[in-house]
Amino acid sequence: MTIPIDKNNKGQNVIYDVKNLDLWYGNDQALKNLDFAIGENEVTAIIGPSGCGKSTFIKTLNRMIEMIPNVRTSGEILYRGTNIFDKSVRVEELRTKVGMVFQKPNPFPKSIYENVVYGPKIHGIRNKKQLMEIVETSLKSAALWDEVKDRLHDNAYGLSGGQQQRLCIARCLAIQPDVLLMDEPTSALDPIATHRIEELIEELKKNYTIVIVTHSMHQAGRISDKTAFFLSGEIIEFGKTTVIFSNPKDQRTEDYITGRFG
Ligand SMILES: Nc1ncnc2c1ncn2[C@@H]1O[C@H](COP(=O)(O)OP(=O)(O)OP(=O)(O)O)[C@@H](O)[C@H]1O
Repeated sequence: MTIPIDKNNKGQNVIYDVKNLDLWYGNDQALKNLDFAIGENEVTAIIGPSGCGKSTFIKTLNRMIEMIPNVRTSGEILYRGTNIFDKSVRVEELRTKVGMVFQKPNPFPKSIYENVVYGPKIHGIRNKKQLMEIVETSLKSAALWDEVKDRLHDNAYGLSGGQQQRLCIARCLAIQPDVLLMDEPTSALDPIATHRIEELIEELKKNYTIVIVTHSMHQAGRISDKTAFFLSGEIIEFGKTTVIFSNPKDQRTEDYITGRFG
């Protein structure tokens, strides 16, 4: 069967070129022969029913998946032309370039300021003026600055869930990533906080490449340029979101996006 995939992601610079990617947890195969490309400054949505491999896939993009024992991969993921599984690739460097935001906001139990400067400090930045500039720029980029500028030294746990999630985004931005991976970033948030994050994603894609896992078809339709539909560890269909949602080529895609299963 030919999978309807716009493999070359025409017209875009390719950030990730995923080639024949397989992944196993022990003996169980969770990703099967994934083959597609992710374009620069695009939002790529990963959709599909529970257990189809969405989280596994995005955690593979910055090799966070390797924190789980007995994970094995084959195939390649070229990130800006370099296979991330190459021995020469330093995983810390990869994770600096490819930040991640999780389902549940996970700020550190520290002040708002300390959350943002955490990464830059690890990277050796000590100058107070420079750190304050990073805090301001990152919080502005995460659309949080106006709400917190007068209480930067308050504990992050005092923020609302939506604000905590934007703080986690600011924490990622503080180390100047290239790609943002988001694993259901709004699933723990109310509709207003969700709307703010969606607006923010729209803004962030001007400067970053974003890969987002979402269970919400509406969200994928609203914010993504490309959509990949996963089923049982395979990509069933990948392409422009407008096309996938209006004219899917595979019956299984149509059944999923119209809510017949999943
Ligand atoms: N740590 C793990 N050890 C073993 N198997 C795992 C592990 N994590 C996930 N799996 C299995 O891999 C498959 C894909 O899981 P994954 O969490 O990537 O799916 P998902 O599409 O993100 O699901 P959900 O939408 O429910 O979050 C499932 O069969 C799951 O049981």
